[in-house]
Amino acid sequence: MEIFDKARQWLENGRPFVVFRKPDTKQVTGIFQNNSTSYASPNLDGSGFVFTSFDSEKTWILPDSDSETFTSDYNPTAQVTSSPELEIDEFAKRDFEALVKKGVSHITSGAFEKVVLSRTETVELEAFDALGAFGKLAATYPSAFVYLWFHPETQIWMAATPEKLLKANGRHFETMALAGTQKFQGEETVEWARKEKEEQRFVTDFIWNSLEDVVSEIELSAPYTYRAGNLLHIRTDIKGELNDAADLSKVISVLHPTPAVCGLPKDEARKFIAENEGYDREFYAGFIGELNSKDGTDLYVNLRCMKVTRNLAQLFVGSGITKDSNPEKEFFETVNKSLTIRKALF
Ligand SMILES: C=C(O[C@H]1C=CC=C(C(=O)O)[C@@H]1O)C(=O)O
Repeated sequence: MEIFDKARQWLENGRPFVVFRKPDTKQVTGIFQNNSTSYASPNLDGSGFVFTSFDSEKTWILPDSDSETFTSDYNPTAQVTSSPELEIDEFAKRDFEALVKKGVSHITSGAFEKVVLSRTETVELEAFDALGAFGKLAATYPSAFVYLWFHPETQIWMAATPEKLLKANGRHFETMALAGTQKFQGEETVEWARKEKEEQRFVTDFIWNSLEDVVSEIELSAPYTYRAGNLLHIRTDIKGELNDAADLSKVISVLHPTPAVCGLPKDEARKFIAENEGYDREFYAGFIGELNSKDGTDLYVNLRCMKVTRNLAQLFVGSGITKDSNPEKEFFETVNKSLTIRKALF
């Protein structure tokens, strides 16, 4: 396919590009920057395809004015059939459980109500076929936003993310509150425990409250179970109309990072993450997608993702912590989340 040939060429030449497949569509899009310049859009006021870090310090953009876009029909078939063998890293388990315990004790002492804590897993790669991995993700997760991004400033990132940050066209907007996790075991009608329901309600309430000043209408669905590959989450769909004065970059900055990836209150949780996680999230739990482009804005939260540099893949996974969290259960939740993307490597 022409888009994939072009992507291979851009990878070889070290030029910025992205290839993506939107949820529940049978089309693939490639956006190829026609030079090697690194364009930043710190105020989110450009028009193009953006990639923003968790801390919002970095936004790289493939500007519409300097990029070419191609779209093709796409029906990937290279489904992942086998599950990779998992060896639990006991040191990683111990460290993550200690981090969760610390988070819970801060919640109990009233420092914040929820915090999302994360860790990375590193996989050594013998040979990496980025477009092959993209095809596997796209075939395996039809309802995810699947992308392959390359930029000399960031190297390769890819994901199959279930979470939309914001879609906006004119005044109309859509977003979602997605949180709470259990393993999919063949049945999508499941019971949710109080901990997961509360964890997700924090996200819905936060979105509702933070959009108050910028919307004229807002509508929420009832929370429902949503399948993302081998996992189930609780999801509430939120949509409405932005008010006339709403400024999109402001809407994005009040939403990001939501308590689905950071915590509540936002600043306290963010501070705890920065001081305790012990690594730089970079673009994990940041956002990616089209900004002010001809069909509007369509941004996704960068979850179930990995960064690939030479022969190493770094997988990023997190888990929402509340006062009722069990550290071992939260660790295994991150292990299950890592499988989403790990499967594309084998
Ligand atoms: C932080 C992640 O997932 C978020 C989205 C859905 C469910 C989540 C949870 O149950 O913890 C997280 O809030 C991740 O995948 O790394």
